[in-house]
Amino acid sequence: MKRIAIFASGAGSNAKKIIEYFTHHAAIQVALIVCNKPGAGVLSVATHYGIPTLLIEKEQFFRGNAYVDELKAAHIDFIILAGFLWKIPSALIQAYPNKIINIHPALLPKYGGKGMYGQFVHEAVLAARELESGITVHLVDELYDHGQMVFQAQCPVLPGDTAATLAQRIHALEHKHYPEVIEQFIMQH
Ligand SMILES: Nc1nc2c(c(=O)[nH]1)N[C@@H](CN(C=O)c1ccc(C(=O)N[C@@H](CCC(=O)O)C(=O)O)cc1)CN2
Ligand SMILES: NCC(=O)N[C@@H]1O[C@H](COP(=O)([O-])[O-])[C@@H](O)[C@H]1O
Repeated sequence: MKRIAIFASGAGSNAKKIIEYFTHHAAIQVALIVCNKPGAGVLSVATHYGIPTLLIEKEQFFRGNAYVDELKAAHIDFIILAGFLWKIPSALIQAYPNKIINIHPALLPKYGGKGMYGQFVHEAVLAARELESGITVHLVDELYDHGQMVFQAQCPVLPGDTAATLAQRIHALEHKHYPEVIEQFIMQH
């Protein structure tokens, strides 16, 4: 059984879909939810589904062991980022080589990097008058949104779209594809 930890900072709609997808899965289980924001919605999602949680803090994450010991003690095999807003430090990347993936709410390499998260991404896409947007799943390396791409899916940007309406369309793409992309990625690694 492959054990995954989901790292999230926000509402946890992707975490919810991933948990539901792997409930009763024969080979993969969501074993831990890691969060850096006390009170984040993803913590309630974890409680609802009976998934253990780990609330992390800056000092240990960036200047300590990056919680590698705790993740290894939980026998975590893969790390899935789903709206996690801190940069993954080298110590964690080295402990989980090619085992950490992230979903970004745009078509990388455009609209990525520091400051590019949540609504900021959709606002930049709209400001650039793009006719399409989408999602990118990629391996996590030491830089933001720079790792090898694993999957992309597109959606239209419609006349009159706001950041909120575009976000809704992007979320629908994420919820549809991310669980299946995670499954394929894990089964191939
Ligand atoms: N080493 C890596 N860590 C992370 C990556 C990555 O590709 N490599 N992806 C991000 C997720 N992400 C985009 O997909 C992303 C998240 C957050 C930021 C950002 O600018 N964060 C702010 C802090 C925000 C906060 O603390 O509330 C910042 O760094 O100043 C950019 C991109 C997850 N980690
Ligand atoms: N650059 C990182 C980033 O912007 N990630 C985005 O945060 C949202 C989390 O939503 P959720 O908490 O409802 O899953 C998702 O749209 C995800 O793509």
